[in-house]
Amino acid sequence: MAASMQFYGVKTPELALNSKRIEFSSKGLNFSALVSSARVFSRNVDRSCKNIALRVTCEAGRVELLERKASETFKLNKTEKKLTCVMKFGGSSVASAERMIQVAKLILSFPDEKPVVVLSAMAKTTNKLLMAGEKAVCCGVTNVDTIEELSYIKELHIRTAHELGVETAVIAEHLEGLEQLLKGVAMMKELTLRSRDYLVSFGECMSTRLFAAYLNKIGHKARQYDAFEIGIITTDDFTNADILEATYPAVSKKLLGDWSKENALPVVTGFLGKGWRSCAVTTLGRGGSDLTATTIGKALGLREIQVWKDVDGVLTCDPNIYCGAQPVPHLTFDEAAELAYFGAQVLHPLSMRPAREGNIPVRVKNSYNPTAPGTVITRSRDMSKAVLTSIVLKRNVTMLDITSTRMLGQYGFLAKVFSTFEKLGISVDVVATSEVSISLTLDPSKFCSRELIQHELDQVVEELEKIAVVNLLRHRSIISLIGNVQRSSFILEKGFRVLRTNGINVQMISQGASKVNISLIVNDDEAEHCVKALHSAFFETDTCEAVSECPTGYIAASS
Ligand SMILES: Nc1ncnc2c1ncn2[C@@H]1O[C@H](COP(=O)(O)OP(=O)(O)O)[C@@H](O)[C@H]1O
Ligand SMILES: N[C@@H](CC(=O)OP(=O)(O)O)C(=O)O
Repeated sequence: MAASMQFYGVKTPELALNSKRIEFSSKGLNFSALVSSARVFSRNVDRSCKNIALRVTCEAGRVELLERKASETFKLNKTEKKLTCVMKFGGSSVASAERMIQVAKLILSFPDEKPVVVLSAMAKTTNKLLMAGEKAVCCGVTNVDTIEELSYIKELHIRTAHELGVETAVIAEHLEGLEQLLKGVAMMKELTLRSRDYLVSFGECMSTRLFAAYLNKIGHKARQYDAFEIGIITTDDFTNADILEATYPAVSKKLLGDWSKENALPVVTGFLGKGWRSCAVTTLGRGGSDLTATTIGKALGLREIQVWKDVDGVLTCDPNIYCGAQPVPHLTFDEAAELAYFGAQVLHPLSMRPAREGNIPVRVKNSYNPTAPGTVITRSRDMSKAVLTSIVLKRNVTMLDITSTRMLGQYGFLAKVFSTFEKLGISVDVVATSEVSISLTLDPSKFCSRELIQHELDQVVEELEKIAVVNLLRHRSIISLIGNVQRSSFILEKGFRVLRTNGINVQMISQGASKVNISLIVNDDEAEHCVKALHSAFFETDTCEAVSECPTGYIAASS
């Protein structure tokens, strides 16, 4: 094992190293840290002493500080506390002044927590901004101030400022800037993806300014941050940007640095970043504030990431499809990632990645019902009794049946098919293959507008038809059964029995390598009914009782 340590503001300390634990002392402080996991990892371990910033880099992996003892010669500042967690509140949680006041109360009801607060735009604002942008393209410069959505946004934010008792000056520049931007769009008669991202950024920029001003007004020191100013660095894929590694040290340096100087609660815009080449504002895809929260959690090595929603956690299915959906108490990162990727709106598809990398638990809670236990997402959980965890529906999916025109036994067919998708930059969701045919579904999130969908599909079909017979099937749904795939035979047996009873024909099936997901493809118009029927079979009868485990691990249904 190799380890290196960098000390800022102190001379090289004494260092003792064994395979599990690093011990060292400096200026009368003794440190002891446990080394675990097997990845290159680097983080600030402690910044609590004024002149010491300590960074531990260890090739063997993660370092957790176990003990810190102050001697008579160096006293720690007892009033200074570390940032402890991220608390992210979505649009529904900060929909009005009243909701912002409730959220402030909620944050302050945890006096031991020093959270980084991440906020989305006030509910409906992002959609209204997008709609205002679309209208501006064709309404003419002189008509911009008549755009209904612009009036709604202005009125909502000014009213919220008044009701919170904060100066409207905190958002005045943004309201003015928003109108100017829409006039620019009207003049140019176009809304590029880049200007669309800039346009929607006004939502988060205003909600965070209002909220931080309110915290300060009630005597709790807070500081507003725009994500694109503090080092959230992304690719330049406007509307769907990806976070780059450089983000982690930059965000950590900025937020921890400021916190140690002024102890003001950081209130950060979710959803936004800064393109590394363009330096323009980018967005992380709809629902991207969850990803902001987990990114900050990882960057700062915080204890927990909380995402506060308007539901009692991750549920057994989308409550809009079936109101009997129940909260799931515990999920693994893999389960949550799969669930989010396959369409559960409750979490951003990529939001689990930083949490998993930093091994930081994510807690999904309800800001309207804070005492509900919510869902805890961690690296592992007890799967001994787990069968099905959640059912997820992804609608309006396009499916392709691709059959080779060559004879059986030809090699390289799969490679040719997938290189076509790579060339066209299209992502594939679910795949089932035989030697001469492939069925797959295309990820609709890659298709940004209606015209592009048709255009891209035409391109795919044209390319693939050079090597295969292609059958394009639209209006399909993916039903993902997330759970313990070790029990796949039981899940499939029960699932197919339900589908057969309901007269539903499954068109494709795939059991992912993730070991937590079985995907079934059905027609769009049958999908909701399928989800309800599966939900009642798996969650409203006692599934665990119906399963008995033989010593060999074989699962049999007793019903
Ligand atoms: N499996 C699920 N569990 C919980 N909520 C779900 C699920 N599938 C879809 N949803 C929807 O996700 C919503 C919460 O996600 P979202 O609106 O993005 O929250 P926020 O804006 O508060 O971050 C819920 O109101 C619910 O309608
Ligand atoms: N405001 C953005 C980002 C976001 O994360 O929102 P929410 O947390 O309300 O899903 C959106 O509507 O997509």
